[in-house]
Amino acid sequence: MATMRGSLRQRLVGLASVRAASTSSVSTFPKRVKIVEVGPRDGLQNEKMADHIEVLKGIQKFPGINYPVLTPNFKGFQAAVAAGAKEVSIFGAASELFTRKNINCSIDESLQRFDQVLKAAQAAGIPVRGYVSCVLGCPYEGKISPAKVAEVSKKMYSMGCYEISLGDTIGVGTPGIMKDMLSAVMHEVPVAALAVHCHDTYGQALANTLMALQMGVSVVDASVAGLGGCPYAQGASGNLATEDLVYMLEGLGIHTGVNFQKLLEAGTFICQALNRKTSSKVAQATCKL
Ligand SMILES: CC(C)(COP(=O)([O-])OP(=O)([O-])OC[C@H]1O[C@@H](n2cnc3c(N)ncnc32)[C@H](O)[C@@H]1OP(=O)([O-])[O-])[C@@H](O)C(=O)NCCC(=O)NCCSC(=O)C[C@@](C)(O)CC(=O)[O-]
Repeated sequence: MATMRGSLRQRLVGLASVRAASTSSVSTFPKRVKIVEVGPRDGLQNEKMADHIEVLKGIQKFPGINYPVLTPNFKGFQAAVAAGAKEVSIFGAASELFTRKNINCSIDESLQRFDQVLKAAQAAGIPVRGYVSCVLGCPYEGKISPAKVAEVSKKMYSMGCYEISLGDTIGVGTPGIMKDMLSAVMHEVPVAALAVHCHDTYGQALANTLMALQMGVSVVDASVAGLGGCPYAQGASGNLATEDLVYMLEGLGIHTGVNFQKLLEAGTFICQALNRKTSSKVAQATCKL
């Protein structure tokens, strides 16, 4: 990746702040948005990587940072806890065929497995986040009904997940579909417990996220440099780039607490390490300035 020039980057961030000042008074968006950085997990899961045990033992941990581990079943949960995980995530889907390909069981069976994980996690005081994949479309079933997404989300929330992250796994959704899906889910799960997780395959991730924010969602998953993709969803590209999300949020006057400069540096670092070009439009634009 080309070298980025600091002063120009600052101008770019400054530009977003100026826009923030002019739009905040008319905004109907949440005042604060929590960004869940999925780069180290979703972003790197297609890379040749060590299992979570080696990863958890190998990384330097900082206070106040969560390092959640995906656990598809009780065996995975036990292994994660033994390796020192303080938070785990279960991952279901609103599509039968995707569930079968991804975790080799039906939706009903997956929910039974998750229930076992939730019970053990509650007993151990470990918070559990729930992912629901294919909420706006499935690589195997095509359209997914909002009612199905609402049903699966409700079950996972009722089991005790503190938050449900709704994944457009293959990035096929558009804002209208996002609106219909969220309207259905918000009847069953409080909006404060919902997050969105958009992949950018069709270039709709930022637009879909904006729709979710307008509907009151205030937790958004994103991946630095737009890395990511699901190995069981052919053609799925990376996640919404964190740089693009932060730039948009700052422009809307929404507080994130993210240091934009350091975020750009993290994107540069990982792209160099992977020998990859960033998928973040903001990072690309900053490099050219
Ligand atoms: C769920 C399984 C394990 C079922 O796999 P399975 O083959 O049905 O498992 P099984 O219960 O029949 O057991 C087969 C063997 O696997 C072992 N096993 C069983 N469980 C585990 C475990 N947890 N860890 C390690 N080993 C395990 C088990 O002990 C046994 O070993 P053996 O006796 O033959 O030596 C498999 O299908 C699997 O690993 N799936 C995960 C796939 C995956 O990682 N997908 C990508 C995640 S990202 C995602 O889903 C989307 C998301 C979250 O990013 C959001 C979005 O974008 O939408």
